Amino acid sequence: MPTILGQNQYGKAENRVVRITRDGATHHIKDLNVSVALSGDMEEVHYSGSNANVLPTDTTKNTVYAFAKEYGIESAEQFGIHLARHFVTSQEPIKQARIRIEEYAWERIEASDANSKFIGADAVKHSFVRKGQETRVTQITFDGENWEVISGLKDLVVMNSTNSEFWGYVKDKYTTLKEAYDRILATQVSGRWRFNWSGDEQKMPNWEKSYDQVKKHMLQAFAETYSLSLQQTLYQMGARIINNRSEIDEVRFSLPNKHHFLVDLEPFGLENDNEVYFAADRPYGLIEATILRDGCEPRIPVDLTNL
Ligand SMILES: O=c1[nH]c(=O)c2[nH]c(=O)[nH]c2[nH]1
Repeated sequence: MPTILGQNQYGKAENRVVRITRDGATHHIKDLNVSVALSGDMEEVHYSGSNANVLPTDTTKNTVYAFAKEYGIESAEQFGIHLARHFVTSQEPIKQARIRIEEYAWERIEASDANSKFIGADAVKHSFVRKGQETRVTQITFDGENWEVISGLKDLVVMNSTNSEFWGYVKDKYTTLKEAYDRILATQVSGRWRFNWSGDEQKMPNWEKSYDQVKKHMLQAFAETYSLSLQQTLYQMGARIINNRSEIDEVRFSLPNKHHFLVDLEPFGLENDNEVYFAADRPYGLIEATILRDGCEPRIPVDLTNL
């Protein structure tokens, strides 16, 4: 045969599942976008079209919805673990499952004071506004033996309006950038962190608490680092997570430097004492790095857009 099949995977992508849990009149929402990718003994379907080993992608979609009912959605990670385990252990030809999940957060709408005793009090129990901040993501991979859980977030925009400098860099004949001793530092955080969980049910991290704590440490490090470069801030954000969260061995960040340029107001006879900026959207510096617990191997892909 002049050709052979290389890496292949299949499944239903972007299953949008919303699960309401009713605690009396008080409702809880989990809103996920779940993508299933299966791989294994799939040579024949590609070579000859025999579907004997193929669990339909339609079935993988149905499984997502059925599991939302049967198991509920405690956390995106827990849900992904159920699904990955199911596909690999229930179908002999399927050797690996990769479940990717995006989670959209909702928060309760507060009741008005006037109405809180009547309709308003009810609204608090079942009315929500979608949170506009970041999107939470996770990826679970299981091959029948080994688990890999990588969680993270994207599109979390943060800014320090001072305590950022950038100077002392290399200058060649093309360098025009002026050294900055008090600049804005802003970025849209895309981050991933890899858990060292090995599949032991007894040692399962508390996924929800872990996420909240990682985000807290990351933001605190961003705010509290007196920055001489975005690279330095990035490293501090990762190191803060590794040093405070024993369940995590590796962190990777992709941080666009959202440049804010001081506007020249001299033509108008005005001084600009670090007050008026032009927020440029492109091009942007793109600073990316992995921070590892000493002795651990890097496994998060370098390009986070592929995760
Ligand atoms: O924090 C920064 N890191 C850089 O590498 C860089 N390069 C640049 O032009 N501005 C900045 N800022």
